[in-house]
Formats: sequence, structure tokens, C-alpha cells
Amino acid sequence: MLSTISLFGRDIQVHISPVSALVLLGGVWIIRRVLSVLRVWLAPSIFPREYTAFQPLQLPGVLLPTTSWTTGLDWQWVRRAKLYNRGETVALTPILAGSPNLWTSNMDIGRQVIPGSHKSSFWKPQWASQALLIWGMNLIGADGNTWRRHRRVVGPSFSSELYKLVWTKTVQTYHDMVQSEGWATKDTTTVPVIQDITMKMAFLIITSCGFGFESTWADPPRSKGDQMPAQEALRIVTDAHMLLVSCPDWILRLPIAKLRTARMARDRLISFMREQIAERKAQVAMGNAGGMRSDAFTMLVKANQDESSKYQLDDEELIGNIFVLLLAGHETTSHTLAATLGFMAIHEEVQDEVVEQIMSVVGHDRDPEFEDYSKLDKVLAIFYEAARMLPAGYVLIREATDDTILTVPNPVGEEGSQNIPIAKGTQIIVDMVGVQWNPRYFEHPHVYNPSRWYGLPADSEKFTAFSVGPRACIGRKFATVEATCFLALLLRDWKVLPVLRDGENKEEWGARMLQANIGLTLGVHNIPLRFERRKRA
Ligand code: HEM
Repeated sequence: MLSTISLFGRDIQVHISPVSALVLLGGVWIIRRVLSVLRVWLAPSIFPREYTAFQPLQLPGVLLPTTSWTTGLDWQWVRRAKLYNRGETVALTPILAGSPNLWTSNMDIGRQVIPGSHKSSFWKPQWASQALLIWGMNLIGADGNTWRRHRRVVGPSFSSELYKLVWTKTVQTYHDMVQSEGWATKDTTTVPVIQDITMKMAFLIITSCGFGFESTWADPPRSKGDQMPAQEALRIVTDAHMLLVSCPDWILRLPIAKLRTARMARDRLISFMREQIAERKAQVAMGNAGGMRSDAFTMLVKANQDESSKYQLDDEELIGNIFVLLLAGHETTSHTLAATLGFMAIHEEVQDEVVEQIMSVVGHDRDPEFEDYSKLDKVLAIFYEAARMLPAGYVLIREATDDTILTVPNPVGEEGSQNIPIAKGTQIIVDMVGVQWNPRYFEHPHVYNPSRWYGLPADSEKFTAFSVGPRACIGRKFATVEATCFLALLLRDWKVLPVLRDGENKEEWGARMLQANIGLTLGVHNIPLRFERRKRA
């Protein structure tokens, strides 16, 4: 291969074989990598350093398991017992691929970088939410003024009307589940993977309260026409989300049944959403006379149509938000419900205490009502404590937009703090596992102890697993209302027990449960549970 290179203003022709070109490129890459690692290594840092082959949040690290030589997506969970032993913030330096970043388990630092206010020197970079942007710009992916516009429009959908609807639908869906799963005629039943139940429950609640779908526990009926029913498309798209995010369209068009179905479901759902938006716009224009519903989708369209508001979303952004509510809204709640039931199975004394409260507030003879929500604080506490130990939203990713200063508290036991300069572009990852397992904030953080939360007002920022400040989780009350209602019904009627392997004890079962699953969200290992019908006194 003949190549021309310019040297001191003169063009020189040289022969380079493809192999030499590759070796040359490889050499340049190695030198650049070594220089960048050296630059980080030589720079002064108050934060202890961790070295890794690959960055855990970027390819290829994100696909690899955590080992002694590299950090995978689950590294903060796998190493949670010792990751912050040398300091509450560590500087992670990848040697082969990915950018260096700071991982912090300190929520005082978190509070400085998370909020996204006008004055903040940190933003949520788009790469952090890439997996959620394929449907259109949305609340989770947006930042700055775009985020403010989305929050203004989406915010009003999360109203007390919606929460009442969530409660009512949860009661209906629980009874539907008991009938459809055949529990009604049994005194004891075993569920091999509890996530199958919690995922279906959370999915049905978000589809009925979020989208206004009238679903039942049994499979939705097939439509009369040739088209795939929207509920089915929604389920396929949710299951195939990572596939749809990572594969270019030409791959999705390959003659492979799974890919074809995922693409068809995605296209069907987008056209369905467009029809629905048009229909709801017409309903909103007609006002109550049009038989308006109180699901989040209708409320979102209503808020968007409000002529007095200067904040508007286009149809693509409306679809983006609806999808993100669906995805953020059911996997998180489902994982946390599964973890709560797992903890109940191994903490019988806590289960008994909570059932006592359910019996005194609700009793046997009626279903719980929305007005009971604030009185069931121990039920909420078992859900909060599970969310603390396994925070479904496990990383909050932020990046410095300017050269700025971080106020870093001194180690526990030492008064005061230090002001640390942070260069523009520095990535700061608030490690929610680290925060929730940090002894600065929780006595014996590794112990499941719901009494930490007894009597806490449901929206208190003392509880940080939903994040804090203006960018905190908009679905917090949606999740807690659904969880409190479902757990109150389930625990009142059934005693939860672990299904142990031969020779296994409860502690070993508990350790197995904590071999967490990490993907888009964090959850417990698939767990088998037994339910025994409670006898009426
Ligand atoms: C146990 C359940 C849940 C947990 C632990 C949880 C956790 C979180 C966390 C930590 C954030 C902050 C993310 C960040 O700043 O990068 C967040 C944001 C968000 N969550 Fe949740 N979430 C839960 C349930 C829900 C539900 C049920 C919905 C919707 C129905 C929802 C919708 C959202 C949305 C839209 C945001 C973005 C808010 C914004 O940036 O303005 N979440 N959630």
C-alpha cells in the first residue's frame, strides 16, 4: 500500500503493508492509553484509586462479569462490603477502555451533583440514559430547560386522582390474581419464582393506571383483526427492550422470529400510541362530556393541551414519556416487591409485627382503602427497607459542565469538610448501593431493619433510594401506594415462607437471595416462596 505523509512541508511517499498499518495503529492506541492512565496516575487526588481493565458503565465492561481484573456492571454490588473501606469516594481508572470517573457513597456529595437546578455545574449526560431515549426525549433522559419543560407537563399527571386509581386497581388485580392463579381454593401454594408474580402485578398496574388499559390477570384476549393487540405488543416490547435498544434496524429485519416479533411489536405500539394521542386529544377537547379517564396518559395529554401553559411536548416526546413511565414504573416496583417478600420470608418476627398493624387498621372483613395508606406505615417500612438494601435505581450519573468545586465531608468522626476542585467533564457516579450501605447514614447497614422507617412521613427525604431534590423520582408515591396496598392484602391473607433446598437454612437462603440481578435496574436473585393461608382467629 502506497501512502503519502507530509513531513516538514514536504510530501513523502512510503510503502505500508496492511499488517504494518494495523501494528502502527495499535501502537498509537497503546501509547495514547498509557499516557492517559499515566496522566491520571500522576495527578494528585484525595480520593483512593481503583484500577480496572474496563469501565463498568460502557462497552465492553457493561457486558462482563466483575472479576479480580475488571469491573462489570455489577461491581458496586459484588464489592459492596469493601469498596469504600479506604474512603467514601473512589477514583476508578480504566486501563484498557472507558473514561475514568469518581464513584461516591456519600449523599452529601450526591446532593451537590444530583439536583439539576439552574445554578448547578453538573448535568445528566445523555449517554447515561441512552437506553431510554429510543422512544423519544423524555423526563429521565432530558436535562436543563428541556427537563424543566418535561417535568412541568408530566408532573400534574401524578395527582391524588391517579393514586386513588392505583389503589383501586391494585385491590382488583390482587383478587384477580388469587382467582386466576388458583390460590382461592388452596391453603398453601408454592411460587417457584416470585418475580413472575410481582412483575405481572406491577405491569398490570402501570398499564391500567398509566395507559388506561383494562387488563386482567389472565392473558389479554386476541384482537379480532390481524393486528397484534396493543397489550401484547407492550409486553413484547418491554421484554425485548435491550434488544431493541442495542440492535440497528437492519439486524431487527433479519429473518429470525424473535427479532421480527420485537420489531413488529415496536411498530405496532408506536402506531397505537399515535392513534391514542389523537383520540385523547379529542376527548380532552370535549372536556368531561367526552368521558375522560384519570390514567396518567390522559392526564399527560390534558396537561399538554392546557392553552394557558407555555410548556408543551410534541407527539414524539409524549410517546417518549409514556414509555419511560412504563419502563421506570414497573421493573423497579416489581424488584422491590420481590425483595420485600424475600425479607419477610426470613424475618418472621417482622412479618408478624406488620400483620398485627394490618389487622388493627384494616381487619379481616373489608379490603384496605386509600384512606388507610398513611396508617399502614409499617407496611411501607418493609418496602422502604427492601428498597434501601437493594436500591432499584442503583446509579445516578452526572458530569461537571464547568470547572467547579465539590465540598467533600471529612471521614466519619472528623468534623468539617474539604473543598476539592473538579475539572469540567469529570463524571461523578452516585453509587446508590454505596449510599444505602454506608455506615455514616445507617447503623448496621447490612441488617434488614424496617423499624428505621416506622412513623416516617411517606415523602420524607431522609429516605434517599428514590433520590432527592427536584430530580427525585416522580413515581415515588405511585410505587409506595401500589406496594402498600398489595403487601397489606397479601400479608393479611398469607404467611410468606422461603422454599429451602435440601440441607439449606434461612441464612443461606437469604445469602442466595442477595446474589442480585443487575440490568436496567437492580433486584434480588430469582427466589422461590411458599404462601400458607392465615387462619382467622
Ligand atoms: C421502587 C420503585 C422505584 C425506585 C426505587 C425508583 C428510583 C428512582 C431514582 C433513584 C430516580 C432518579 C434517577 C436519576 O436521577 O438518574 C428516579 C427517577 C424517576 N423515576 Fe423512579 N423509582 C421507582 C418507581 C418509579 C415509578 C413507579 C415511576 C413511574 C410510574 C417512576 C418514574 C421515574 C421517572 C419519570 C424519573 C425521572 C424523574 C426526573 O428526572 O425528573 N419511578 N426513580
